[in-house]
Amino acid sequence: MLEIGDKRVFVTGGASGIGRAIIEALLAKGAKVLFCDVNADAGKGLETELRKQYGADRVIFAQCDVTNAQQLEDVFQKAVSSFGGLDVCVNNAGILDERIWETMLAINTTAQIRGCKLALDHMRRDKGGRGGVIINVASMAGIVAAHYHPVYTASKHAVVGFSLSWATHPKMGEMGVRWGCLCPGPVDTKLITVLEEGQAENLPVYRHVLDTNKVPPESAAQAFIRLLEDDESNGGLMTVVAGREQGHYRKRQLVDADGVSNPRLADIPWTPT
Ligand SMILES: NC(=O)c1ccc[n+]([C@@H]2O[C@H](COP(=O)([O-])OP(=O)(O)OC[C@H]3O[C@@H](n4cnc5c(N)ncnc54)[C@H](O)[C@@H]3O)[C@@H](O)[C@H]2O)c1
Ligand SMILES: CC/C=C\C[C@H](O)/C=C/C=C\C=C\C=C\[C@@H](O)[C@@H](O)C/C=C\CCC(=O)O
Repeated sequence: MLEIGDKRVFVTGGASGIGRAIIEALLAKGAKVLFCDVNADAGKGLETELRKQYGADRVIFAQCDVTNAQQLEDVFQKAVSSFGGLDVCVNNAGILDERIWETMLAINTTAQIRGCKLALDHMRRDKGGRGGVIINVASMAGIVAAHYHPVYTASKHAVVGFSLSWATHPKMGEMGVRWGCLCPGPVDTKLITVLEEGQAENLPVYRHVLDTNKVPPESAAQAFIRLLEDDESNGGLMTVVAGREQGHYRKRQLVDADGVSNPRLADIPWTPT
């Protein structure tokens, strides 16, 4: 099991919702976290609150719009220089608004991939790094079809495909970098509130999904911790839905005889409780 206590973590979109819950769960386990967000007021406020509880040396906020490549690289490097390196990268920032679908792709897909590339370059052992873990906050919409938000679904499928492709790279053992995706169904956060307020034309179908399935962000965070701590998982897709708040692996890993190279990912079917 991976020991979180001494880990140095970078989280995007951490000022609210699932990102915030993940940061709090990481801090409670002893990690150091630099988080970024486009919302400076919320980020600064959270930094102040968390520093009182965990100490100024363990929590740093930096404002960043993840769609700005230079800003994202700058905050990533700030995390590296502040902590002397990074062990875990969590690409979490995301939105759900089909009306601004190009922006949604830029945040949910392009920026998450850019975050992965920065982390991989920093962590890979075959290029002088010390290894690490990259976890992308995708969605159930990265695994299943969801006709009520097709671009969001595409944005999340892309992240899942990218992550699994790297996880199954034949040289992943040499690189020493482990990959995972957190794939929640509906979670009770601002993302859903905004959806309800701003996209009324789609409400009947959303209403059904939201009313039947919502879980609290703390459940998503606990499932995230399970995925992070499970150092035998590479390419893990961890779902979180009502009735399975503790998380459920859709894929984990079958490891070949030599350990990590050429891993085959196994589908783990959903069995209703
Ligand atoms: N809430 C859900 O039902 C749900 C379900 C599955 C997956 N997700 C995913 O979880 C992630 C977090 O979403 P959430 O539900 O916590 O929503 P949220 O709105 O509470 O949090 C998202 C955070 O990302 C930040 N953000 C948005 N655009 C940004 C940008 N350009 N640069 C930097 N930060 C930016 C926001 O300011 C916010 O703090 C997203 O990737 C989302 O797709 C959410
Ligand atoms: C309406 C949009 C709300 C939230 C955004 C979220 O990112 C998108 C989620 C998209 C689809 C969610 C589907 C959820 C389905 C579950 O209620 C359930 O039907 C799935 C059952 C089992 C899956 C669990 C598993 O395979 O591990």
